[in-house]
Amino acid sequence: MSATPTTAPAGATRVLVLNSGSSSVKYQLLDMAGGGRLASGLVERIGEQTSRLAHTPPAGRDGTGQEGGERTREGRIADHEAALKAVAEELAADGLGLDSPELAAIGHRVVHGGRRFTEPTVIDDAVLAEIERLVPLAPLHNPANLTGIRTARALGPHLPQVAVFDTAFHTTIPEPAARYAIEKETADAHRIRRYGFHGTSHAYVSRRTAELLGRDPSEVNVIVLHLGNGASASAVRGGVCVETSMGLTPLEGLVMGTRSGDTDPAVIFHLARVAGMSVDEIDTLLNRRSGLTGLCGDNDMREIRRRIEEGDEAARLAFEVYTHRLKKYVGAYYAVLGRVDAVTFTAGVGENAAEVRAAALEGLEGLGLSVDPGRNGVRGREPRLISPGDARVAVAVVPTDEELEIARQTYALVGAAEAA
Ligand SMILES: Nc1ncnc2c1ncn2[C@@H]1O[C@H](COP(=O)(O)OP(=O)(O)O)[C@@H](O)[C@H]1O
Ligand SMILES: CC(=O)OP(=O)(O)O
Ligand SMILES: [Mg+2]
Repeated sequence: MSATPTTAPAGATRVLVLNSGSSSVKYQLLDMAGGGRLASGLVERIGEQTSRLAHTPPAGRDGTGQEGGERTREGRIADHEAALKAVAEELAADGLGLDSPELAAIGHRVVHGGRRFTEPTVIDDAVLAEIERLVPLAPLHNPANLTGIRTARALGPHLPQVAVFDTAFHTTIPEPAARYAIEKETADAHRIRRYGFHGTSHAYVSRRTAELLGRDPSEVNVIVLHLGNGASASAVRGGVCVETSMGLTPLEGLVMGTRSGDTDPAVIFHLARVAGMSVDEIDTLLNRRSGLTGLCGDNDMREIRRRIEEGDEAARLAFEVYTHRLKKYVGAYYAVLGRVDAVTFTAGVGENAAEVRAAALEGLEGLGLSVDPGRNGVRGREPRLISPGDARVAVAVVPTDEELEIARQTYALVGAAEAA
């Protein structure tokens, strides 16, 4: 395993991207020489009885005669290794298997890169060991990323594997923003600082926002709100990240699907001393049984909106806690940036939940921020403005594409020189 290839096979122009989450794998196969997205899919609920793989084959290759129709597999997929093997089988069924001579590399989303990894990196045994060492800082994510990498190396030993880190875009955050006010020696000894996550998304979305405004990224200040299952905000000044809401781990900051986001750290001492909970129990409480789930029992914003329509008070409170926190971060990052050109919503909630966008910015007219109800109500996959035409600050919805960004970075690092 140690003789890891560092360049793509000659003439190969396709990149497979694996985005392994705690219980899901998203993937895309992209042709970097102009062929676009060839196949994509999602494996959800890994480890449960109700696992599901949904695979979108290339147009016209789905076996049903319909162009680009989805193929699904239902039933238990035990772990990430089994998930990746199933993905490889689906690709092989389309003639796009990992042995295909056109495949140049596999790009992996890796959530925690610590201080060491600030750039996309070809994975060898030493890199793998370092990602493993960072597991305590991203216990929900790095283990899944590692399984993805190990399985992909076993299935495609002739291919370069590249890690693209969620933390990389945030390494520019200035020291006063990255540092916690904790005794310096202790913090340094244990690498305690703000690292930030979802960086691939914040980088992609801030750049696309500048494009939407018809301006160069170096001239534009953007607040990006990445609201998926995990959620984070960032402040990007002229294309450079200067502040973000996630910290040492992806627990800090915004209210998320199952994570609390910001709390008083003394909550932890209190629960240990008064409720007799162990550190692991509190970890599980704050990471898996808090956030929207903890407040109302549901982590899906669609379900929460449906319950609010029915008059459900717990769902309403969960929604209000969520959007109040968002508003607080918009105000804080406005202050950090001094001048804001755009506030951009992205990821599952940000792209789809018009009510969240409206509530997060409600009452901020004094900051030049408002949402046009008609524009906000329009659905679509294209980047778009949702602020009124005469707004001082643009408000935008820009669908994220972490997989495309990872593919680009992977191909730039290991792709065939003549095709780059
Ligand atoms: N149509 C929709 N309306 C409101 N919320 C939605 C909609 N579609 C998806 N979501 C929200 O997006 C979340 C998933 O976002 P996503 O970015 O895919 O997350 P992740 O990548 O972290 O798994 C869901 O949990 C749900 O809350
Ligand atoms: C870092 C993080 O929170 O990722 P996700 O949103 O995929 O859980
Ligand atoms: Mg995500």
